[in-house]
Amino acid sequence: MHENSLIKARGLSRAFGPFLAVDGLSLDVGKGEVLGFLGPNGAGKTTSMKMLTGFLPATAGDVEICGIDIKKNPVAARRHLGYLPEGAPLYDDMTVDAFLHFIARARGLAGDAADRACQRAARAVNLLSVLGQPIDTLSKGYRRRVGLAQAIVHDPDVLILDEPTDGLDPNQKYEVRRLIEQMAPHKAILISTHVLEEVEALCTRAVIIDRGRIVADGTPSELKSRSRYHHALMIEIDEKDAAQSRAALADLPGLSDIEQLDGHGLSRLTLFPEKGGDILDAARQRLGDQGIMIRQISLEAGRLDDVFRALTHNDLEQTRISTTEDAA
Ligand SMILES: Nc1ncnc2c1ncn2[C@@H]1O[C@H](COP(=O)(O)OP(=O)(O)OP(=O)(O)O)[C@@H](O)[C@H]1O
Repeated sequence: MHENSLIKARGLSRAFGPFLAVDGLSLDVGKGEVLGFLGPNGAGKTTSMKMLTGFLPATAGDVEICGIDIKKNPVAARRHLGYLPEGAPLYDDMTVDAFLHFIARARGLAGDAADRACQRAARAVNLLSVLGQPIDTLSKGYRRRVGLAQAIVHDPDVLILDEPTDGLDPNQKYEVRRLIEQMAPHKAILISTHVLEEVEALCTRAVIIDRGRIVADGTPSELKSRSRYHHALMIEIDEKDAAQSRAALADLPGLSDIEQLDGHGLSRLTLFPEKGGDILDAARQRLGDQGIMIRQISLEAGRLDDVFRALTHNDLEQTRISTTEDAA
């Protein structure tokens, strides 16, 4: 994969004064890959993306876009690159069409080629109906789409999108995800997001970053298999049967723990097997013997949010740690 990587970063770091916001980040993204960049607020995602696109100089490390060093040859590298920055700065008093033409010109396109490129980009993100409208009269969702259109106007090989669906309504989110899916086979795409369902739906790989460092890198299924819910057995029964069910399952061979969640007259029991254990048939048999009606039964693939929480720190946690330290 490394020979074909269109985005290549090695040992990328960025300090702000004494604070190390990104600490030795290395990654490769190949053609056809959509890499999800995940991490809590302040983990270093935006800072990393700014360094990958050459908008922020790295304190240390190297970036190559399509094999071109972004530090040594920024103009040539950026020709292959489309970037949607966080809260995309746009020229508010321009119309959408004028803005896209302005970007096209900056990308070296002129005449018919520029017209065609602007039309294609505007069509791809459903902007054709507002082409003549000044950008400052557009809703947040439309402005985000203008940001996306400017990123793809020159049909780049590499797309780096900072929270592309942020601020969009569910329909617009769906449209943007579809657009990314359509472009994916021909490009290397890196997106940052806080929406974990988006990662499962869209990304071929995900990297979790915490405090400037990569703490996980794998396909969504690989990451989910690191969750404690991987291979857990979920059984849904009527709430009135919960106590009897738990008693029947309590000494099931191979069972290490049970969680219970009640609501709307139903109880959801999650049974955690001992490592590598298979308790599905035995659990079903025990409940059957007791005449308990099973509403639903399934094996879990694992939960991305659970892995995310286990691997990252959050502000609340930091507050708690410092309070404990203060008290000590
Ligand atoms: N110009 C700057 N000067 C000082 N500190 C900065 C600067 N830019 C970013 N930081 C700090 O670097 C850290 C990483 O910020 P960054 O914006 O990359 O995080 P992020 O993962 O994108 O967060 P979010 O999910 O909130 O967008 C934060 O602690 C932030 O305050």
